[in-house]
Amino acid sequence: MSLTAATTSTTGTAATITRIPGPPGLPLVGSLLDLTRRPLRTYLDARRDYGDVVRFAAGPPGLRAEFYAVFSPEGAHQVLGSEAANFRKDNSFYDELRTSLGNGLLTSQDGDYHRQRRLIQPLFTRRRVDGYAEAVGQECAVLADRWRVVPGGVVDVAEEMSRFALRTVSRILFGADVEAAVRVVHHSFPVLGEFVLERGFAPVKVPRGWPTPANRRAAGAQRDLYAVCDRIIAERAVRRAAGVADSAGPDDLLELLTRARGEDGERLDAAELRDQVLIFLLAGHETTATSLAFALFLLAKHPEQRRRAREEADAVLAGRAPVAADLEALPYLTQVLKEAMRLYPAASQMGRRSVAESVIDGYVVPAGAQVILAPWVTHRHPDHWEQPDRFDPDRFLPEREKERHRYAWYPFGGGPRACIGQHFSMLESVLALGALLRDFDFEAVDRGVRLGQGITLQVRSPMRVRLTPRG
Ligand code: HEM
Repeated sequence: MSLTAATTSTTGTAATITRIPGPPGLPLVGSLLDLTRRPLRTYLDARRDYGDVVRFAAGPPGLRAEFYAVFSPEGAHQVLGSEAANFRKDNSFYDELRTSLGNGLLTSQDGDYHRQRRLIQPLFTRRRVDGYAEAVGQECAVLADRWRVVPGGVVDVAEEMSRFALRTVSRILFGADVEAAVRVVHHSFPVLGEFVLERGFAPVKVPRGWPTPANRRAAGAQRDLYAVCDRIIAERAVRRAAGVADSAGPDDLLELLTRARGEDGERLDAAELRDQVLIFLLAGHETTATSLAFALFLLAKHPEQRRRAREEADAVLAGRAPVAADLEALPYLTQVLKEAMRLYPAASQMGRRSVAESVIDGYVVPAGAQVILAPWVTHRHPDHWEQPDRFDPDRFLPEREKERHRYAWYPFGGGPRACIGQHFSMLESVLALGALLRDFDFEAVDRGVRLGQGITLQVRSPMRVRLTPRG
């Protein structure tokens, strides 16, 4: 249903709508506050009220920035997949992200991007990723040892999973122990995330060099993160100079990047190396942590699904550390994780800018448009999901998955810029979920959580569960 009269015209054979409907917003700022303070609620309401393509205007009259949100699976397919070349990472969010986190694999484009992807891809082949399972198992054991002695047995799963995922990815990609940096990383990424989101929607941006409180906070967070990355790189250089072998192997990410040569035969300089480390610290830990935390929390709240998950974990992982081959033997846990990612996709929104005019779901989206995709909304789209708010891992039974549009569920994005860490993340999360369910009983202490939006989905209130060691 559309609340705004749409203007219809005919180009070629298909009828297209040139005036895209959307909320009027407030007289002075349009939809700016809704988009920055409660984007997910705003998108959900917009789809319900205006349909699958919605136009938002943000900012004061005369200075309004326009955004086009696309909610249908077919629209997501077009933007990320079939017409990916027309939708570039030139939008205001990626521009801001690039300024905050540098030109790494997530943010780069064109020649830089292709060189980086060729260089880094070998670390993410199936075989290579399967080799990371041992480190995942060891990190699970470290976590379980810590949990067994937690006073009162209550832990915050969002914090715990964040630490676990950060330790795991740093160990695998950088051969580094980041325990000392956990606090810095957890504080700094959310600060930068909010800053990027605010500026991404802002119709007029205060120059970053001006000493406003927001600029100063963001600059401080960036400095702290740079220091973490520089330390990781420096420690490796010291170990290399001393001839000490690394636990992550001789060709982990840091090693590949250090040896890499550009087209001109030059090495990556210190800043380029740091950009990649920073991007992988962000992309490789926050997202996996969120998915895993929600999977555990949902199971803690749903006894029947927990029982099924635990039976599977007990049958497959009894008395031993998980290995990569276990992934196939844990189909129910995989379903649980997919359902957690449906309800709480860590990349709950992503953006692009169109190069040329295109027609999406019958709407004409102009050239140069800022396009927003929101898995948060598509994953709850009532045309594609029955009772979308219900936690039901059986939605991901293979026969039911086959019937669904490929982009009805796309937590890892899609097309040529789909997530490089997808298989690693699934392996890590499913094995960790299995090992933790085998070792502990979980019961939710908090009933709900408050969510926020930064670069990724943020948990802004305690997410506690009570643990009881088993066996
Ligand atoms: C549940 C876990 C994860 C989720 C939900 C997730 C989500 C995503 C999404 C949606 C994109 C595409 C962004 C866009 O198109 O604008 C992406 C790209 C990317 N992800 Fe992930 N990710 C996860 C785990 C990981 C891990 C574990 C790593 C690395 C170890 C990683 C590294 C990256 C990188 C480097 C890119 C850019 C790839 C490219 O453009 O070639 N991600 N991720």
